[in-house]
Amino acid sequence: MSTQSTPPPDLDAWRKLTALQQPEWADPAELDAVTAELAAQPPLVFAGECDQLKERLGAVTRGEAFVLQGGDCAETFEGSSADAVRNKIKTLLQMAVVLTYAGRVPVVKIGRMAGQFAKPRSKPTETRGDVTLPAYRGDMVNGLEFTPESRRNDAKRLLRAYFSAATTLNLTRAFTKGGYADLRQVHAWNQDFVAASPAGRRYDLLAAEIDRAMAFMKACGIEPEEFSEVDFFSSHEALLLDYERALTRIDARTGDPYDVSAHYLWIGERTRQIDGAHVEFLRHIKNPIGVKLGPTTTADDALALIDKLNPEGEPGRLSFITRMGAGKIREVLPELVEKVTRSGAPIAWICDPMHGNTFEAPSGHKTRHLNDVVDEVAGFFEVHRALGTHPGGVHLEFTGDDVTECVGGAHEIAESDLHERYETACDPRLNRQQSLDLAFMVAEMYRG
Ligand SMILES: O=C[C@H](O)[C@H](O)COP(=O)(O)O
Ligand SMILES: C=C(OP(=O)(O)O)C(=O)O
Ligand SMILES: [Mn+2]
Repeated sequence: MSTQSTPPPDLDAWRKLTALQQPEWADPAELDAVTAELAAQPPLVFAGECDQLKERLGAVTRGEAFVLQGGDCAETFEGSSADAVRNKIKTLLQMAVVLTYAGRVPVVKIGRMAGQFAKPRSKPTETRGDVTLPAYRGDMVNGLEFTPESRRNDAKRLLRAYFSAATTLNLTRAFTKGGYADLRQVHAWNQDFVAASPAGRRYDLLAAEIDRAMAFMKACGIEPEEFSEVDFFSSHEALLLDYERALTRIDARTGDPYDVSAHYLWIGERTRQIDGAHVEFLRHIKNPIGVKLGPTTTADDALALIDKLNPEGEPGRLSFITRMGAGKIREVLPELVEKVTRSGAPIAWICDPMHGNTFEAPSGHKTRHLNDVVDEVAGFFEVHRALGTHPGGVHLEFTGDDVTECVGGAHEIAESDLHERYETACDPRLNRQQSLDLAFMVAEMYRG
């Protein structure tokens, strides 16, 4: 009998292909030293956890669960404080409770957190007055401050990103496993918020119902473990391939490569070229992955991505995160979903209602209107309902803080209010009130 072994995947084949959106490092030799150091660091996540997430996403492809994925557009080192991380987790947990209880669906919770430090940009430079400097590409590359020193693309930042991701992950593990995420705390998460906001008050009523349901179950002798902690997964855009490659390890159990920088990685709209380096690299890792699909995506593009990224049709391996814009989703999405569904490929369809709806306010702030965000999600549900397919989740840019970056919502943030607390390092995020409002609306759409 002949023993045929498949050759190991070439994890460096991407180096021969075009990789868009990679920074030009000020000191390329430093990049080699830094990636060697990264390659010797412990994993941030474990292969078994990635498999667990893949299983949950498999349930999403079968219509049995819903993804809530979100966090900052661009995490910053400075913004990774315990308070900021806790506020984000708290907001995500509250949104998940709303979706689970009001939407009656198990929610897969994925943070855009603990590694979301690299940004693709529309332009390589930024000009203010008569000064032009390299564009900010995320804290993993350079600093937001508009000075030549800060905008220098510094490879040492890759190491700092790794350690910052480690501390954020440590906090998320503590918050989600150490009692804070216990469902019996549903009220406590809301205490600082309830008086200040309509969404907070609405949430409090729902929390009271949950309390009653749990008291009833307890009286019946049912107190499942699932009430006391939650599974929370990390994700970011796999943009800087030198970083992702350095954090890829061979899993001792299976001999397969996993990118241990996060549980879930996605390829951005700007780097999803079928013959490009990003698709080539991500096709070899075993993590669950996603691809952002913008309004110019054809059904053939989507099918080609499936062929490359999930040729064996493994459920949960591949999600498509569509970001069409509220004005286009009803026109563009149906053909994609229809043809992909006809191919038989298991796909988790996730709606990013943020990136197709950005505009510039007269003050120069990049913003989004909550109504457009809601409208794109509504269009996403309409399309899937009409085709009999499963609207599998949402992908959001939000923060747990009370910022003024997106307009609209119960507090009617106006374009003229944007300057008050505009703190994002890149794209405008929903604040806590807007996020919770949106969660209630999504829950209604899900049940509707
Ligand atoms: O987050 C997504 C992109 O990185 C971001 O929208 C790019 O923004 P820009 O168009 O200002 O470069
Ligand atoms: C860069 C992003 O989005 P997209 O690739 O969809 O433009 C992002 O998610 O921040
Ligand atoms: Mn963004």
